[in-house]
Amino acid sequence: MAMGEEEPVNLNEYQQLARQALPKMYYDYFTGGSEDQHTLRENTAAFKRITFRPRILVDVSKIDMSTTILGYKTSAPIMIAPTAMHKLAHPQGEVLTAKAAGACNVIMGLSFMSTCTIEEVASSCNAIRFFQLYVYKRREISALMVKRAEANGFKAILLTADTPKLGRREADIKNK
Ligand SMILES: Cc1cc2nc3c(=O)[nH]c(=O)nc-3n(C[C@H](O)[C@H](O)[C@H](O)COP(=O)(O)O)c2cc1C
Repeated sequence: MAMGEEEPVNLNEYQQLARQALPKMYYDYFTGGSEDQHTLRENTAAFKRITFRPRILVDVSKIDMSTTILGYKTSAPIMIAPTAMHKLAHPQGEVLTAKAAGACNVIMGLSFMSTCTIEEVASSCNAIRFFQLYVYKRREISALMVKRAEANGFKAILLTADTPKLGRREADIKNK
């Protein structure tokens, strides 16, 4: 961020900064969905339909949002979803994402399509780490990756089951 610019205060403003900072091709990859992007819009709409009911006149001097996911402690019921190619956004890639997860005490989901290795991420952060895996026709590839993740202290496998075919991402097609 350039000197004199204001700190972003919400996700929309971070997205604006990303649009300014990234080459169009990478920005489109991170923000775009497939086909008519119906599901992408519905994801945002789904969050808008959730309304929090405020509890008033209760003791809020200590607020604890921590919980566990698969038995592992997290400071909030939020985790880093596995997403590919972080080095397109920052030279340190997933290593930096994992450090941020560690700093916030939330769980880091590492994509199979990571631009950092399992070993690099493991050796640079103390976040609880889960590893994302696709279903491979060659099961020995899956077995190898699971063993590698386990040997590097990853605690669970996030199995992605919805990718027998990749989405038709029209922005990526246009950007070649
Ligand atoms: C840019 C981008 C890259 C992604 N890469 C992966 C991936 O490599 N592996 C995977 O299993 N899911 C991947 N996903 C899917 C996310 O993990 C997640 O399931 C999806 O964003 C829906 O969750 P949300 O509604 O919380 O965003 C990716 C999503 C985005 C937006």
